[in-house]
Amino acid sequence: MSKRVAVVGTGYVGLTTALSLAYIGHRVVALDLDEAKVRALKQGNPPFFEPHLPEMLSLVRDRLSFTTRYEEAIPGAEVVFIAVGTPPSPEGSPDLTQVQEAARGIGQNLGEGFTVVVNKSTVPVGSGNYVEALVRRAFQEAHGGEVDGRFAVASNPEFLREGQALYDSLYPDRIVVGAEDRRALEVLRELYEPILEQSFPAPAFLPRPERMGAVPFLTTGLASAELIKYGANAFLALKISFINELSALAERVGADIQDVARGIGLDSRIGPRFLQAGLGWGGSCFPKDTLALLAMGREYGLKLSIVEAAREVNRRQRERVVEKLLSELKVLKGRTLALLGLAFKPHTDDLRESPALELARLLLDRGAFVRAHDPVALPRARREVDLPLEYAETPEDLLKGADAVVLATDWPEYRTWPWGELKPLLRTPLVVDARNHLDGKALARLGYRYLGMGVPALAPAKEVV
Ligand SMILES: NC(=O)C1=CN([C@@H]2O[C@H](COP(=O)(O)OP(=O)(O)OC[C@H]3O[C@@H](n4cnc5c(N)ncnc54)[C@H](O)[C@@H]3O)[C@@H](O)[C@H]2O)C=CC1
Ligand SMILES: O=C(O)[C@H]1O[C@H](OP(=O)(O)OP(=O)(O)OC[C@H]2O[C@@H](n3ccc(=O)[nH]c3=O)[C@H](O)[C@@H]2O)[C@H](O)[C@@H](O)[C@@H]1O
Repeated sequence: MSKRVAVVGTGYVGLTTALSLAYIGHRVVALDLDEAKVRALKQGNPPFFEPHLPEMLSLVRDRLSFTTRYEEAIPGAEVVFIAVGTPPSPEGSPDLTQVQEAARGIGQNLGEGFTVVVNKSTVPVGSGNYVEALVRRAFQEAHGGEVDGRFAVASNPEFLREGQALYDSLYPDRIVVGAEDRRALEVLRELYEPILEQSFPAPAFLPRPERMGAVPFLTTGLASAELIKYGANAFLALKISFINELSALAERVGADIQDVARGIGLDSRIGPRFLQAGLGWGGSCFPKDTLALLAMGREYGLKLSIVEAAREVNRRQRERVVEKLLSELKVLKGRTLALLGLAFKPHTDDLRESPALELARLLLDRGAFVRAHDPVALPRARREVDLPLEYAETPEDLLKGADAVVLATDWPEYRTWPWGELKPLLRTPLVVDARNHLDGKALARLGYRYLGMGVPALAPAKEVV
């Protein structure tokens, strides 16, 4: 049954949610205070790079509209999603200013019918209650009367990955909804029904994964849903940190961490995913959410040691790359280093807390010149990054005269660069592959010295097999 939905915030999460819900048949109004963003979206232009957004925008044109005004989006909506940003504050807990503003805008404009206000932003435990109070107060200030029974708050954490946002939204592993109000749970179950049952026709550009069954719908109390989000992100982050810590040992003992990860991951209790050793994790969520979890622990007098350790190992990964370069080149001052990738992961132009940028900063601090390439993030880097980087649009411009190549983001296209033809451009044919992404043996056969993370270093040699 088609519902009227409003989504507050049109960033990665808000826009993806709005598009997916419109795609499965709901009528959606997406609201953002950023006028330029809304103007672009109205013309079918997404404000950031994410696969398939333009196609999806044009598919759902009839069911999705955009506005900058709460009074246009909220009164008619049965379900209102809050999907605004929750950036870290200096003390580590998320800054909830955007959530407060959204809750106020919603409260002031609540419609006549029953509205479910859904927290999709990642917010600390207790935020559901907080949003409830803010909506209630805003309603009373604006209208005077009692608001009881007019709305209920639910928590519906989002698990999408950037670079695969629409895919994850249409084909999720699970949908989690926390609420204390039974009606709210029922409304959200109905809203998500086509996704839970996978009863919608898959878009041609995003085929349904093979063996996709019904999607589990987990209903919990508010606090549990809020903690599930932080628990999931922290667990994924510490899984990566664990393999990264082991990769340092693998290097010392002469093991290959890729084989080790494969051997560990084949245990179905562990699983193979998120065991890719490398430069460590970044992005707008793992760093922020692990920090928030630590802050939450502190608030309740608990030290979350594993989460702390995961962050420390992650920080060390960037330094390990600098140490590798130092041990090969001896001096970094004045060297030109060619950095492959700037985004925090492939298939996105998101630069927030990018490991590539953190590495670049360490190298610049050592007096190196850093010249960077990224298949999609260069325009955004030119606007947003305030580091003295040089930017290169082509492989040739990137590598000319460089003392080493450092791969920081595992974009698939880097594997297919003509490394043989490019080699003469380099001053030193040295590759430090901080994501274990390139074919090291092929590079060594081409005459490169190859270093990865937790894998044996390869000398240039024709006979490498
Ligand atoms: N980016 C991701 O992959 C994921 C993010 N999350 C969480 O979802 C939330 C949103 O994240 P992103 O989409 O990345 O954020 P974002 O920063 O890309 O987007 C937030 C949007 O909200 C708008 N906004 C701010 N205040 C507003 C207001 N009062 N009214 C209307 N619009 C307003 C901003 O203009 C911006 O367009 C965060 O809590 C984040 O932790 C959760 C899962 C995945
Ligand atoms: O809360 C969020 O925002 C999201 O955070 C992550 O998604 P995302 O940050 O988009 O990207 P991931 O694919 O998880 O990668 C995060 C970082 O870990 C790194 N990574 C990932 C996997 C791996 O094996 N090794 C590794 O170093 C990536 O390069 C990247 O820097 C989670 O995977 C999502 O489920 C969650 O919704």
